[in-house]
Amino acid sequence: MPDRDVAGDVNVNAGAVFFFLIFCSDHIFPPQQNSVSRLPVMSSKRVLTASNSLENHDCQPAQKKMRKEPEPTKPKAAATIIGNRRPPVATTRAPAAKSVRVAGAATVAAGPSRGEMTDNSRVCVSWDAFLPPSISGGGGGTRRHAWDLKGKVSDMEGKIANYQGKLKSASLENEQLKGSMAQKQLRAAEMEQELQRLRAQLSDYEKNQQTLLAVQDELEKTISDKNTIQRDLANLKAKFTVMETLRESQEVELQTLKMKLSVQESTVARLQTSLRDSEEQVRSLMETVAQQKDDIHAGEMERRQLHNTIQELKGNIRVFCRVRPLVDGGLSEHIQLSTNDNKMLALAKTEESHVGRAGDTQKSYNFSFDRVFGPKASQQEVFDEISLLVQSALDGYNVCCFAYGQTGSGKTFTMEGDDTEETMGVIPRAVQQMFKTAKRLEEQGWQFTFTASFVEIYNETLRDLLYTGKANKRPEHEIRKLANNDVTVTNLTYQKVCSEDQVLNLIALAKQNRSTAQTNLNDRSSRSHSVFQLAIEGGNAGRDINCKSTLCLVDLAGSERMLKSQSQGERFKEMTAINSSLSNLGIVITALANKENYIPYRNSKLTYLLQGCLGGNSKTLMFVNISPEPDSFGETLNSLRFASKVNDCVIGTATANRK
Ligand SMILES: Nc1ncnc2c1ncn2[C@@H]1O[C@H](COP(=O)(O)OP(=O)(O)OP(=O)(O)O)[C@@H](O)[C@H]1O
Repeated sequence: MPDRDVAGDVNVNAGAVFFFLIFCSDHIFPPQQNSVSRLPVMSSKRVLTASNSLENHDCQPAQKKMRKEPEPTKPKAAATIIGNRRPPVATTRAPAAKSVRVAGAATVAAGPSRGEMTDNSRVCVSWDAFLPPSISGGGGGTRRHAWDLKGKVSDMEGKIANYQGKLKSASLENEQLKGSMAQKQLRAAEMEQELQRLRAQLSDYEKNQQTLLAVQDELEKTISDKNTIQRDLANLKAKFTVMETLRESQEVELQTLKMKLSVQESTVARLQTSLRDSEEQVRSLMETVAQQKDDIHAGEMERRQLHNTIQELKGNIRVFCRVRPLVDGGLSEHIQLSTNDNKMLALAKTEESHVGRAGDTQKSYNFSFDRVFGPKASQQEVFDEISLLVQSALDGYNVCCFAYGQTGSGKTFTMEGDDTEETMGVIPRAVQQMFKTAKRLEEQGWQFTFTASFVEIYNETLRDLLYTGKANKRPEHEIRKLANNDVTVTNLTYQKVCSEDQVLNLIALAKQNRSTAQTNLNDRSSRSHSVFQLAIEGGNAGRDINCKSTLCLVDLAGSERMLKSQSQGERFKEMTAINSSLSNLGIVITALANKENYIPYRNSKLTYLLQGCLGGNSKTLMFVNISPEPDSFGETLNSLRFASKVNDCVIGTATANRK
């Protein structure tokens, strides 16, 4: 059955194409590859049309038939692998014949060429190439008659053979592609590995780069440090050079010093020998000095004894009279000084007679004192006479020196004097001598301490002249007698002094305090007693001797009589107080002279305060100051009478306060 055979051949050819396509889709473009498009599959509708019997018939007879057919026509290109564009229609296709396109003709997208096919390649295959010209309508073969089935079969077989050959070459090509793909895959895997390796290497490089950057930083820092160190090194080198120069100069100096030292050493050795000799001499001299010190001390003791004897012979109460000069420097006629000695003074007065001028009588009052100083006697002259008494104070005897006389007679001038070296009075001169003598006695091992106080007695009231506090807070003072018979004043300033200047400052302060208290209407300084006291404590540790005494220098208030001054009120009260204290002073001195059991020291503040400096254990000196003016005759006479009475007193023998 030729129809059936032809159909069977067609079916066989159609089935071969089908298998080829399946094969291509599975092998050339395997699904696992990530292709953008899959190979086209034959439409099921077309397959059913062309090969209904293909599935049920063996294709073997057709193949046998094909082998018998001579010279098959040259097949068209089974497939065209194109790029993105659709390939042009094969020129072999007959344009006149209307081709029957197989439904579902496949188009395979491929890369630019077969050799460079990648996953993204697309392959387009036209079905026309696989169909016989009778079916596809293409081909330029001879057109057979409808009844020439055999010829048609023969054409078909030729075509099949052609297709088989193409299939084989396609398979071959497929195998090559597979191999190529495998190589590519291998290559891709290798490249992936290479990429991984390069990435790892890159990572290593990056790490290395980081490390190198750190190293670079470190290196820069090191270089900076190095530069700093180099600079330091350069500085140090410069310093070293300076030091080296210094060292060299010092070495030279050292050598010089060594030479000097050796010279000095030999000098020292010589001096040491000399020193030993000197020490020997010093030792013998010290023995001599010690011997001489003993001699001096013995001499000093003897001097004191003789001095005291002289003082005793002179009397423990002595009275000096001092006549103030007139304003023009001369002397009034009524005061006559002895030209033979300087101990006599006469006060002359002419008394008018009742019977006429011729009957006038000259009355003279003669006085004798331990010493009379005329108007021209200097301050130094006066002090020379009492300096021995000041020495007695340092020897341990209480010494009291006071000035008595009417107002303006020169008491303050005698005791304090003026500010110049020439005119300064007894107090500053006594202080000067005291410190000078104390310094000299220090060489003999004596040490002295001096304590000064300055008090004013006004209207029987005590006032501290060294007070420096507020005027409205001045304390009150009381005289107290201590258990050791020392007299002290409560709340009084007792100022330790160690130099003449300190004492002079205190005297200046006392003057200031006195002047602030007086007014124009009330010349208070004339109506008050001022008492300067210097407590002296001496000790000779080497000979274990201590002594204690007080130098008391008093400027008494004016002694003018009450009648003359015709004082009233406050002035009367002042005069009463002054006269009371002065008369009590006379009474005390008289009682001492008469060696009475009771000495009324407490009758006045003055005698109570001077208690320690008056009496048996003291040496007393009274200045009686007189004014030369004729109208002061009466007061002068009064003062001289009082002084004479004191001068007549002989008060026991003074003993030094020594332990
Ligand atoms: N010997 C003297 N030589 C020179 N001037 C003297 C002498 N004596 C006293 N004068 C002067 O006489 C004046 C009165 O002396 P001073 O003040 O010493 O007297 P006074 O007795 O202390 O008086 P008052 O009792 O008022 O204190 C002073 O100006 C003083 O300088």
